[in-house]
Amino acid sequence: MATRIRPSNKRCAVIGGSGFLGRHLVERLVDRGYAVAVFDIRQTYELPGVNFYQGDLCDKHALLTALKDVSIVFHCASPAPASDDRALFQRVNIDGTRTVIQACHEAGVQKLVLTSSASVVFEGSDIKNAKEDLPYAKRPIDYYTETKIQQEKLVLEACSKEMDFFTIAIRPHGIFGPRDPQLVPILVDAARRGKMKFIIGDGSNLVDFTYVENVVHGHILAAERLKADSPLCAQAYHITNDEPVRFWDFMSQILVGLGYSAPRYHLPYMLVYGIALLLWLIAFIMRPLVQIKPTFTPMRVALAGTHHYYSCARAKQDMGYQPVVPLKEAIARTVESYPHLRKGA
Ligand SMILES: NC(=O)C1=CN([C@@H]2O[C@H](COP(=O)(O)OP(=O)(O)OC[C@H]3O[C@@H](n4cnc5c(N)ncnc54)[C@H](O)[C@@H]3O)[C@@H](O)[C@H]2O)C=CC1
Ligand SMILES: CC(C)=CCC[C@@H](C)[C@H]1CC[C@H]2C3=C(CC[C@]12C)[C@@]1(C)CCC(=O)C[C@@H]1CC3
Repeated sequence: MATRIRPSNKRCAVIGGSGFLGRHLVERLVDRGYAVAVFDIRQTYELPGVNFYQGDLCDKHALLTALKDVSIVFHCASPAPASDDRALFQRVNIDGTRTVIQACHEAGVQKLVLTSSASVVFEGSDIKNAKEDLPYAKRPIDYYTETKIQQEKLVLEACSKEMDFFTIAIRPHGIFGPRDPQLVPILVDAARRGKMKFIIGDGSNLVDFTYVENVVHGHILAAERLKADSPLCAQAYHITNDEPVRFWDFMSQILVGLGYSAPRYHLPYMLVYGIALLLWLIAFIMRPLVQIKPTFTPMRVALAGTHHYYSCARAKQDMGYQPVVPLKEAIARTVESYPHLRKGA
């Protein structure tokens, strides 16, 4: 019988490695001595020790070129959550993830680490210190969440001892840090347009914001501890900063750090949610004629006005996870990294 030659376990691929999280992950993997292949539809940087493969993850042949001799695949590609292109989410997050799994099998990959999201259980109402056994959202709040649920199921169901193929899903929440194109830029844009004067609700809602290096640490621990018969196989893990913070305190700290005023005036949650719903409806009806992108979407209002924080006890127990950068330090580093977004810059 021919012996199957296993790829070196220091060779990995990061699908979505040109993105915010992906690039931080790639940098850390290189520091730890991994040879890294980045697979992405775009190339945003160059780094010694990293090979770039530009392509769509729905294209198995393109993927197979990048997965040659790779033993670990990190899958952190996704369309932007704010998109409302249902077909794109279906194609990339569901059909594309099936293609990734198929390519892993054909290339002899041993481990697949999926970046899922804690939002897979979020339906727009309060979530307090939830464990991973909370059921998936029955009425997902948008196409992004709907397809992240299907994606996570596909990856966890693909775990197979017989095939020597092990899978795990990491569920981060509210990732922030240097180079994030979403959180800080959206916040500053809202502040510059005078829209950050108001607090939605009483301002006491607790939320997890997770520093990108902690999310990276969770991914690498997962990959290194995942093996046959380990409790990690086919499981999902919340990875957070383990320091839930008031949503509006967090926003205020970022804003004040960048020289803007903190929001002060309170608006009732149901009123703002109702307005957001109405705006969304108008935008939907007008879509054939004009593209309107409201700042206040129902999803954003729900995220800004409810509790949503998660227990990471399972990750601590099964993989020895502890956040490596505390929240205060993480906020300081983030603020420092956006000099061009400071007031007056
Ligand atoms: N940013 C956050 O707060 C959170 C993010 N996540 C998940 O983390 C992952 C990474 O998110 P970010 O780094 O924030 O997003 P990002 O948008 O910065 O990175 C995603 C990358 O995927 C690539 N990509 C998209 N479609 C592709 C395709 N068809 N083929 C190949 N590459 C493709 C993009 O070009 C991009 O570089 C995503 O899976 C997201 O769902 C989960 C929870 C929170
Ligand atoms: C914890 C978690 C999942 C965070 C996600 C981050 C974004 C969804 C937020 C980043 C900036 C936020 C923001 C708002 C909602 C949530 C964000 C988009 C508002 C639109 C909420 C209503 C306002 O008053 C303006 C805010 C601008 C910033």
